[in-house]
Amino acid sequence: MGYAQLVIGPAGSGKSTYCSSLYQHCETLERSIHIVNLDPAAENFNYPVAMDIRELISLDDVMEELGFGPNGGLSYRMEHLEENLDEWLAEELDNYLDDDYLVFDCPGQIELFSHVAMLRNFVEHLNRKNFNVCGVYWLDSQFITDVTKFVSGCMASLSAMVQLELPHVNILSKMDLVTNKRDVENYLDPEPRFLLSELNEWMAPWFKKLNKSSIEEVVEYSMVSLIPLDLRKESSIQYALAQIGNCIQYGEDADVKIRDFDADNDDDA
Ligand SMILES: Nc1nc2c(ncn2[C@@H]2O[C@H](COP(=O)(O)OP(=O)(O)OP(=O)(O)O)[C@@H](O)[C@H]2O)c(=O)[nH]1
Ligand SMILES: [Mg+2]
Repeated sequence: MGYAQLVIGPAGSGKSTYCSSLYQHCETLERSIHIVNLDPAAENFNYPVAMDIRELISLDDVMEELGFGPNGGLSYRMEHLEENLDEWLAEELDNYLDDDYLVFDCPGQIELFSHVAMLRNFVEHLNRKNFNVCGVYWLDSQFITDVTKFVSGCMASLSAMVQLELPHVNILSKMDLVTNKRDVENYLDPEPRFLLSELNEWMAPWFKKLNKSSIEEVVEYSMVSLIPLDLRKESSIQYALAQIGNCIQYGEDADVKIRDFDADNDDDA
């Protein structure tokens, strides 16, 4: 049985930075982890790249030959990958042992996990190869500044979860940039009634019915549970890793239960 994280979420939310911090964290613990680059447009890596999607075809080629811009080129590239996916992945995965832990650093185009079948097929392939996979969805704390942004972030995450049908964890990234804890505290474990009343306050009165069903939807799928992550703190990385571990039955870290979020306390950085 192998283990895998599929690191997904909007562009710039901190996925690749997390991958390199996670790599360093595991290296310190002498724990084996392999980071895979699934972003054809990526150029610089702060982690050793175990597998690299750019081996198949580069984004430059697609843009040049077919006249796509960067975003269209990426979508085309991912669909093209689908055709070669089984062969490439099967070949690459042969290099890994049964209990290896892989982390897939995905591109930030939202279409990839909302309506392109590629990632879903990718996950099915990993499942067939006996990997337990967790979708790790990234939300940038800098954008979760009010209830409307919180709900829209949750909805995007929900759409990824429904599309991928994977155990799912939401990470609130860049906690080091949060100077006022109160700004995000309201959204870490929020009361549905609090969310609804905030939303009703923000929105015009005729949105009340929609607000209610949006919050119900978000709450029903447990989307409201965000894991705050401060990459400066080993304990924060460890906590996120343990939560993800619980989802994929990776037992080793299950005993780390204390959520480490205290913007004022950097002692254990
Ligand atoms: N302060 C701070 N900055 C961060 C953190 N994580 C990422 N950043 C910055 O945010 C920017 C985007 O980070 P990336 O890790 O490249 O984001 P990404 O999600 O991989 O982006 P795409 O690959 O474009 O989808 C970079 O300038 C990072 O330095 C964090 O935890 N704290
Ligand atoms: Mg990236």
